[in-house]
Amino acid sequence: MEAKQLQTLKQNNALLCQFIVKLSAFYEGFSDKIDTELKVLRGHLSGTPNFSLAAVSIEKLNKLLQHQEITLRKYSVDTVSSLEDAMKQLQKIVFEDTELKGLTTQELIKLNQPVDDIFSIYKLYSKAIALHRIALNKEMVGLEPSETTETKSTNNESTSARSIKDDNPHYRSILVELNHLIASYAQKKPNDQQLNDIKQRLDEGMDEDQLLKSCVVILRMIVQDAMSEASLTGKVIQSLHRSLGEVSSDVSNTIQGSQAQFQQRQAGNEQLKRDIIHIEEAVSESSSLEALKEQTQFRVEKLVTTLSEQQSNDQQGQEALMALLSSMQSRIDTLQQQTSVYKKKLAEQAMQSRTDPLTRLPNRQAYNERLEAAFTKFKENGDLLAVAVVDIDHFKSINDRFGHAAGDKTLQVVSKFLKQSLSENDFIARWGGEEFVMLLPQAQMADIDKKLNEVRTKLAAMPFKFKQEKVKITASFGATCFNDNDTTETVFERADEYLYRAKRNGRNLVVTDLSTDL
Ligand SMILES: Nc1nc2c(ncn2[C@@H]2O[C@H](COP(=O)(O)OP(=O)(O)OP(=O)(O)O)[C@@H](O)[C@H]2O)c(=O)[nH]1
Repeated sequence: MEAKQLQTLKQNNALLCQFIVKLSAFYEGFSDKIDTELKVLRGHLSGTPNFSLAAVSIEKLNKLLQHQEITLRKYSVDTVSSLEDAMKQLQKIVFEDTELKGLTTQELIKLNQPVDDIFSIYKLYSKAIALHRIALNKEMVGLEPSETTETKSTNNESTSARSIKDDNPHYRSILVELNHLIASYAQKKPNDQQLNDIKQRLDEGMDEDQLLKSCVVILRMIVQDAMSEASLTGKVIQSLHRSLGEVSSDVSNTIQGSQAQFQQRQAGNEQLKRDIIHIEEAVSESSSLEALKEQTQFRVEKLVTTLSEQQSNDQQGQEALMALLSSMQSRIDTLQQQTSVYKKKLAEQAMQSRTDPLTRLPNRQAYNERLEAAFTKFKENGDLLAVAVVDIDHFKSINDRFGHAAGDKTLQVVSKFLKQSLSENDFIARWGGEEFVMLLPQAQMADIDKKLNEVRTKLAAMPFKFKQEKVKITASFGATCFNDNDTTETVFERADEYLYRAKRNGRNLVVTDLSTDL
């Protein structure tokens, strides 16, 4: 070998050794065993290389790297699969955020493709973390208090109250009940400071202790109210009793006065009769004209006296009667005023007991009464009658994302919209929660189907905005007509079954007797 060739070979050897040393330094950190062996190899190749020892070390490294590759492949598969799970979960959480949902879908597609190397896993990892961070920030923004055009939701629930709320279903149902009670009392007592304080704190988010204290306050209020209601009823009844007693004594005085007057009049009449008989006797018995004149003059004077006494008695009696009648009239007027105030109060109470306090729609009791009346008509005359049930889709997520106050506001807006969408003969009530029930008389199912679909589309297009975020609210509908064999229960069950078909088939749907494909 020529010296020049030898020189080139040495240079290439040195270059290769340097490269192997650098490469081994780069891969340092994969595993302790490989690190140690790499160090040994670097030792053999640095300075004056010892190729025989380096060959032994390379052989050992080959085995170690083979094993490492298997571990690494398994690690990659596990990592990709856990990233996939995380992405799927994120997708569920952000299902209403089109932008984020799109990004998570793209990421899922990438995760399903074969992974080239370990560095592409890092990329997938960092993308997944970035998406989670965006979702978390949005959630945090959602927790900050802010005003919206649709609602003035002041929900700045504390994280602790929120987590209790999320974890504990009892907390949720107590919260809903408390909200209902407060809504009904707020109508009665709009300026009650204690009530307004609780309402505000409810909107802001309460922990369990505060919630229980608030329940106690509201219960006390209910008891006080019921007691004062009972005492008012007692007072009204006492006063009615008193007035009736007075009227009754007036009436018996009038009767007694009339009887006395009647007796007096009878006595006066008897006297008059006697006076006339005396005049007749005087006429037949008088011997002279002079005696007759004297006798008749005396009797006529007596007659005049009796008549004028009777006249004055009559007048006195009549005046007494008038006085009694006018006192009775005023007592009856007072009585009428008292009963009409009480009647109004009873009517208000009856109305309230049939009205849902939050939405001001008729409640379930009112629906049942209306249904009974409509069902009787249907049985008697065979009038067309249909029942529809409506349920807001994914309503829980409104509460979860924007707070209970936003959920309440949604219920109020949707209720108002549904009521306005129906004709005068139709009837809508809040069945409970986010569910409504409609009675639709005198309409064919084809028309009902069309009408409900119009309502559904209009609702989906309504602009809801919570905390600067546009939210689409949709509802699912189930509607059915009464058949000859139906009872009120079987019709409701069928409508409810249609509603659940609408839910199962993707929500924002109307399912009726005509929906044979669903
Ligand atoms: N804000 C508020 N929430 C209520 C009221 N009544 C019931 N809710 C809540 O409504 C939610 C109903 O949730 P789900 O029955 O799971 O139904 P959803 O989320 O609408 O889902 P789908 O019906 O399956 O589309 C629950 O979280 C209740 O707490 C209320 O008066 N006000």
